[in-house]
Amino acid sequence: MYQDEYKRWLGADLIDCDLGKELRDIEGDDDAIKERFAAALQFGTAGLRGTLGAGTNRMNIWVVRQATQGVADWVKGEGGTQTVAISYDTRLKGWTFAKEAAGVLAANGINVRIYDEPMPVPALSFATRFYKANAGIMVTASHNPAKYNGYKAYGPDGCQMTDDAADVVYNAIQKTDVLTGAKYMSFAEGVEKGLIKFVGEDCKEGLYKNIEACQVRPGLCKTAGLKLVYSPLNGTGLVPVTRVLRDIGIDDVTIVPEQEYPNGYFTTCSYPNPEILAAMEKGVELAKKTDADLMLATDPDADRVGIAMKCPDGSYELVSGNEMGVLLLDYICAGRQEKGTMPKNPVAVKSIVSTPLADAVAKHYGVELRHTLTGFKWIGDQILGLEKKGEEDRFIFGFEESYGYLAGSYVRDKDAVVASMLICEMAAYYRSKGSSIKQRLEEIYSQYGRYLNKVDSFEFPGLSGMDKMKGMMENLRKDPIQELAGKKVVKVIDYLDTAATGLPKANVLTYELEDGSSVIIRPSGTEPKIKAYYTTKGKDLAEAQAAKDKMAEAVKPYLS
Ligand SMILES: O=P([O-])(O)O[C@H]1O[C@H](COP(=O)(O)O)[C@@H](O)[C@H](O)[C@H]1O
Ligand SMILES: [Mg+2]
Repeated sequence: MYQDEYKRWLGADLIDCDLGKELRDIEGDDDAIKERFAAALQFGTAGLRGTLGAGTNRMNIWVVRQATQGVADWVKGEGGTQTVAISYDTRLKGWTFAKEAAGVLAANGINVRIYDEPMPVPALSFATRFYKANAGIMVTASHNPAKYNGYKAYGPDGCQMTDDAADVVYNAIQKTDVLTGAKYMSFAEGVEKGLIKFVGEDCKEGLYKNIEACQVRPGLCKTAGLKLVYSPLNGTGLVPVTRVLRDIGIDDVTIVPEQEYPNGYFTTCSYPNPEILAAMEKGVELAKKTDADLMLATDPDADRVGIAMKCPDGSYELVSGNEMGVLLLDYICAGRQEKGTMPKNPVAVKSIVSTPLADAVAKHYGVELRHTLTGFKWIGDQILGLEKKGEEDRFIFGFEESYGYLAGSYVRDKDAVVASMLICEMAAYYRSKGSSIKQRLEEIYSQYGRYLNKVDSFEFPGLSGMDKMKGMMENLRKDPIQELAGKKVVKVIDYLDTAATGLPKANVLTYELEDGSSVIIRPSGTEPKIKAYYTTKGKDLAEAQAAKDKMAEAVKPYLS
């Protein structure tokens, strides 16, 4: 079968000359052909994501056209404005794929609003809502290495499609032949016919206005004298982040020069993920040199932000996504209570794999903290639930451990622009009080307990890797773990059991141990990895770390 499909592609006019060459180069190499043609890319945690290349299991113009025909078929049944918003980041083929998607939509008679420059996830979510579009498309593979690209699909609320809508689109995609099934019109023809239009200044400015309205203590940064280093990691953060920081009065921003402008090869940060130390290194170096208070880095589609903070002893320390989630939740709650801007019955949302320390903090401030599956779309979906009742203002904050945050309802995906703004405001606030982010974090730990959250991931590339990970999850279910590192497992939660969890089905297992620690195991939906999320507690960091290390040792054999 996969050989037949390979031959069909080999004989087709693939337009993109890289694809034809790749196919000719792998002639006779069964493994290479199988990897590319034995499967089709699946809609995972965040839409389609795969390596660039030829085949149904790769990201290329044909898979993008096919996916977009699926979106178009869905949109045509929806009525409304018959519009789709499109954005793209700075990755290789980003603009090419975005133009291809626009061409397919236009050929289907659907209106397109596309950005005239690479813009981040929150900008796409905002444009989808602004133009009352039926759907949105963001061409990105987020923080993955340069060889990847991807396709995030959004519904009319500006939230990535959750399972039901994604299934309908996915079925439509499968009905479309990848090489011949999509209608197509050139981008130029679409523009000429008035079907393809660029996103207007009113929409771009609207996003900034909404983000800046999320300041907890407006005006505070103007006098704070905060010194920053910022890296967009060669992605889309540069324009919006520097614009918003300037608007709120932060002038002293040094940009990491090698990572300032768009470069899809990510030459100085091969894995442009602020979760990874290597991606932060250049920024930290520069922060030390310039004696900055804070170093921030956003990922290529600017929906994740990581920071390094200056500690009282002058060293720089990275802050994890869980820690930042808790710090921001604490800052927003305390600040809004003080300012009298806290809504009635406030709601915050986090994913099940994010730290339970947030539960303690939310309780302290009387905030309802909801738990969702992994994937920011589930947090966006909670806001939609509130919006349907006219209560979206109750939403004050959402976060997940993978460096994703949102503090308003103007978009429905994580927003590293608003998060960067609030992190700076928070740093300015603590500085004005003679304190620091580091000191506040220590206060939080001494008030609620020394939690430690760590994620280990194990990579299993290719189709064989997928099978391996599937087998591991099956074994864990067949033969449940009874104890880990000498601690009894007191509760297992299987997220396939929707009745037990009250959440949609997901391939996730949680183990709670007798000492209150826990580990959650799940395959990633965006990368060929299986992930283990640990939560331990101790009287200090060393004790919590030792407990984590022991547990991780015990878990390892199940994930290899
Ligand atoms: O990659 P991004 O920044 O778009 O982020 C996406 O992937 C992350 C990791 O997911 P997984 O553990 O399944 O790989 C999710 O936490 C996030 O909600 C999702 O939007
Ligand atoms: Mg991202």
